[in-house]
Amino acid sequence: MASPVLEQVGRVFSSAVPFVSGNGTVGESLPTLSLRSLYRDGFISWAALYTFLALWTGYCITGAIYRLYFDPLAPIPGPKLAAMTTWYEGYYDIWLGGQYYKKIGELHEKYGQQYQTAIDMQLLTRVIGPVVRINPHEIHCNDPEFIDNIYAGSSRKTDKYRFTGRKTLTKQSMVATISHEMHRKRRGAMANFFSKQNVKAVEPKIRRSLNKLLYRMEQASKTGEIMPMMYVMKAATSDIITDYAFGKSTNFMDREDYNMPFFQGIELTFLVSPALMHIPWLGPLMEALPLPLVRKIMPGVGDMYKLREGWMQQIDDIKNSDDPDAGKGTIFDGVLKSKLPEEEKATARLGHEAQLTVLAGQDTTATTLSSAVYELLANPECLKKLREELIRTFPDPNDEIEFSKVENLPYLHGVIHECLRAHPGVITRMPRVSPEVDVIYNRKGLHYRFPAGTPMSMTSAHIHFQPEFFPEPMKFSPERWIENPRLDKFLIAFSRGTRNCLGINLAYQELYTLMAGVFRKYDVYDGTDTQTVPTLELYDTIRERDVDMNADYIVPFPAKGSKSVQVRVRHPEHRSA
Ligand code: HEM
Repeated sequence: MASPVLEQVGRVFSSAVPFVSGNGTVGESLPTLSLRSLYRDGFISWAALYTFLALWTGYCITGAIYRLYFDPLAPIPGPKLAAMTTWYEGYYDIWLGGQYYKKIGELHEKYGQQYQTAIDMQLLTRVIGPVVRINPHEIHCNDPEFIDNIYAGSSRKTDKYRFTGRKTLTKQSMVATISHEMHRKRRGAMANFFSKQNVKAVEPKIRRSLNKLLYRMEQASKTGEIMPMMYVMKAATSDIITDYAFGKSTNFMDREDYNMPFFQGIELTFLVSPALMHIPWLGPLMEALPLPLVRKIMPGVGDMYKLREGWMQQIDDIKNSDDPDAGKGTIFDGVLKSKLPEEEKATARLGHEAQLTVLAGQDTTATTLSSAVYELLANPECLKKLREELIRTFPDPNDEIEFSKVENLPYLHGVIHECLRAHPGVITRMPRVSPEVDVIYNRKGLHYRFPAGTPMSMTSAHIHFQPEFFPEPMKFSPERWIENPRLDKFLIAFSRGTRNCLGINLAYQELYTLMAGVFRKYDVYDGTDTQTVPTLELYDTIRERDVDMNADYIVPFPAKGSKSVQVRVRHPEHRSA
């Protein structure tokens, strides 16, 4: 006798399926494949089912024992559950929502060794463990002196890790490319477009966005609008990157609401990133959904796909054009003229590169910019020093901000680097794999060998907050970058090595120009209503809720209920008498 459950399942599968014949008449039911039929026909039996379950359980137990005691990573400290299954991580990232990066920090503390300091041989000090096994396959390191060993230059091959490579919905783009060789080819075809020399051409576009930003700020001083700086900055950076990459700006700064619903939709795609990693079929499923359905259930994501369709159309137009200069000045020019094989130039794949470029360039830069607004208004003594430097450089407030005049300003350099440190635009861990050569960790009295093929990662959220390298890490201190120019060695906001941020030159140019433009003009509001220059005041902004990273969805998410860094703008000429 089949069990009632099995029968029930079988009934669902085998319910009569009428078929329509060629002449439109309904014919007899076709026999269907069902559990009931399999059971009835003797293909499966309880004995077979039990055997399968026993084999599966045995497989899992053997796997867990292997991972715990025989795997080359077995000697690396870390929780046993994390060594056994990736669902340990899944619990923190999916169930608790982007919290594994915090747990990783705790694990480094928990698995720190005890050692005696040289200063006081009696004093036992607990140190942070530099290396922890955070899932069955991956180790996480938080020793800033080891950055270049994980994020190697061109002398060593660097693969990505298949598991985290699934995180973005751009699986054919360079950032999700697993193999070193393929990544070199894909990145090589676009690298020239983002070179320091070529990015200079973006200056007028950045200035145009700066002017729109200043205009919107002035309008806000008249209307009393409270400006949500994160979204304002997202609109500005989106306008710049789309103008530069495709020759056609999104012009979000012209929209009254900065197109916030679009950005909130993009946030949704970041929110699913942990699930994309743990559930391999989810990404392909989301990609396969028809656009109208996506727009219905996730309007912002649908809008992004719509934009992607527009860029894909642009690629097809360039491909079909007789004009050899079609596409000149866009991101696609280099790729289409490169020696990449034809399948690499497929429109759908380039659509992924286009989407990556926008997503990588927009939220990241905006995070740093809006956190800079917060830090400077919350630390008026720092803003004072910055403004003195900017006023010296541009004595006339109407002077145009030129990148060449601001890129070497020491205090501005300090402010920007301090914001990249304390508020990095990417806080997810960034695994790298050395596919052919073992990596040796031989520091702090520890000796570990990570066999070739081991994913090894670091996280800016940990590296940038180590008091040994960044004393008083929670303190906003642009001075630390001026006092110690070598501190850059320990900054991984843009990652490092062959897979570092491709847009770094563009990002710096945006950060320097927009920061200089806004703070040459605006001082912090001192509450007296007697200031003779335009001012900014933080409005309902709490550092812990609105500025500090609270969850890792590739980019940092603030706490629930955050409305982003908000500011009130005042101009003396618009002050009511
Ligand atoms: C402050 C701003 C930015 C920060 C903090 C930042 C950070 C990063 C980081 C950490 C990575 C490495 C990700 C990984 O390991 O998987 C990365 C990759 C990348 N970024 Fe940025 N980024 C910024 C701005 C930009 C801009 C403006 C662009 C321009 C389009 C851009 C384009 C890219 C691209 C294309 C990659 C992939 C590189 C590769 O896989 O070879 N980024 N970025």
